[in-house]
Amino acid sequence: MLVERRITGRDAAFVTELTYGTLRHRGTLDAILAAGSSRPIDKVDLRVLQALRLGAYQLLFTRVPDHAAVAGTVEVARVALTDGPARFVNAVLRRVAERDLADWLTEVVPPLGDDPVAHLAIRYSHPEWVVRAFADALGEDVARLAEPESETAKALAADNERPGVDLAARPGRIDPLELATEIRTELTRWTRPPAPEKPAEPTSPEPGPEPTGPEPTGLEPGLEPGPEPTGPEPGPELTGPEAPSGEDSGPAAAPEPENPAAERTEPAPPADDPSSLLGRWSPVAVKLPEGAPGNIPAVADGRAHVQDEGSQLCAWSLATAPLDGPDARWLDLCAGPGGKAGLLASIGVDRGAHLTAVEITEHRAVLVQQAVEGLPATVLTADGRDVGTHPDLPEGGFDRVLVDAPCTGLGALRRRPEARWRKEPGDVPALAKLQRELLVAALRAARPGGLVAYVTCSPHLAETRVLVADVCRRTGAEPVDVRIVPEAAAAAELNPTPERVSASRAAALQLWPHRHGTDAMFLSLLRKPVGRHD
Ligand SMILES: C[S@@+](CC[C@H](N)C(=O)[O-])C[C@H]1O[C@@H](n2cnc3c(N)ncnc32)[C@H](O)[C@@H]1O
Repeated sequence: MLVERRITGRDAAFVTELTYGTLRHRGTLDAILAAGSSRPIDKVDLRVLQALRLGAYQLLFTRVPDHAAVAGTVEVARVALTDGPARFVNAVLRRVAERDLADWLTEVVPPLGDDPVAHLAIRYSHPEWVVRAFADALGEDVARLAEPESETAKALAADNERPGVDLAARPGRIDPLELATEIRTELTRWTRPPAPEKPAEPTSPEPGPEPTGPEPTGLEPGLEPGPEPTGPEPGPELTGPEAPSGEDSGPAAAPEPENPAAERTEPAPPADDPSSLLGRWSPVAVKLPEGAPGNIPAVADGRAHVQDEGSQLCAWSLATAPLDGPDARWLDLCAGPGGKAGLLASIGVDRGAHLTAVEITEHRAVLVQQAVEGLPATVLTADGRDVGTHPDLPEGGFDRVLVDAPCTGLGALRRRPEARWRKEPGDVPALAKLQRELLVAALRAARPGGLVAYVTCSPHLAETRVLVADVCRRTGAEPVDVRIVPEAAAAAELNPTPERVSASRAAALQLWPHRHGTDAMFLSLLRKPVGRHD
């Protein structure tokens, strides 16, 4: 819409900040608006409610002056709606403006000890079922949640932080340090002397936003093709906004400033220190501290692509886990839009491996094709469950198989602020069924002794550990401790006991934004038993 409406520069930064911030904090805002409104807010017209949320967000989460936040929002309501709703918006926002956020939280958030789940849900703006799912995955019961400083609270808070942008330096095309040097050079080129005054302000008439978080850049960094469709005909409500050309393309909703230099007011980090940009977990990860990925030459010409470091680590782990016997036939059973396929195929070049990438949705298969351009890979538009019946998906035909299954995407909520309000607990059983079928198909596709990586961008136990344990029990697949991959072992090290040491839990890796700075990816490695059939 920014492109469509030709909103650029600081206005784009303001709109982006407002939109993403309001979506992230919607749960908290609604609780406050409910307390400040004379009418139940679920009876309020949705467009009026949206105006109220935008106004309340400015009042409580940014340093936009109160009078500007109220006047600007009332004006929007008057133009987009009519005088009546505008008067209502005015009355409610004036009430909201009477107190600051801390004050409102004291009123609307139930005491932690009384109802910890409701407390965390309102305080950190997540649906209660997501709070419970995180707590379950982190091994925290209600009693622990009722204590201050629970890990669940940290995980929820991390979802409200603006995520960074990670790039993957494609092996064989660019060395990570070379990419980091290129980024440093670009940042230096973009830098101009610091402006004397305050950070980004919109050119619109109302005084500028001064968000409490990091300075808005006009970019919502790190958007990846996150939460995934559920099935063969993924509906738009489940796919969510997509990056236009897969993970390679960088931020989807991110308006690229026409001139990035115009957005910068701070000096770039020292140009002689590229190694500080190297990732922590993935050997090919490089951080992009600011700016649009598309402006980095290596991204523009396909030597690197945008991909969360956790996502990179999962693909890396499958590609590098020790494997006896033949190792030239690799399979990605759920490849769209192609981030992991691009990385796997790049790693495969030097290893003499060929990747078959399967994607059920045609337009996503096109994205996969773009992601593996020039690499040893074949893209099939097919159902991954057709292993054994599809001529190019023979049973036992692959040495390494990735199932990056469609999931709730609860592990990528920081990148998709609206997703937490679209997902429902009712989505889980259908997804788990599909995930189970895909994992079983992956095991059929693997040759005896071959490796299968089961990956989700969700920490929900029903989509992760419970599901994998169930499939192992039914098929005889053997869990392989992910710590056989040194980089995965380093990440697992950060997970506290008992998660790290207990036999049943040690095999898999659960990443977390608050622990690892990555999306909450889950990785399990399985070995197809020799001499057994599914
Ligand atoms: C989590 S995404 C994969 C992300 C991808 N691996 C990456 O790194 O870019 C899951 C993908 O599986 C696809 N999918 C869903 N059901 C499928 C099926 N039965 N067979 C193959 N692909 C399927 C979805 O369309 C979606 O693109």
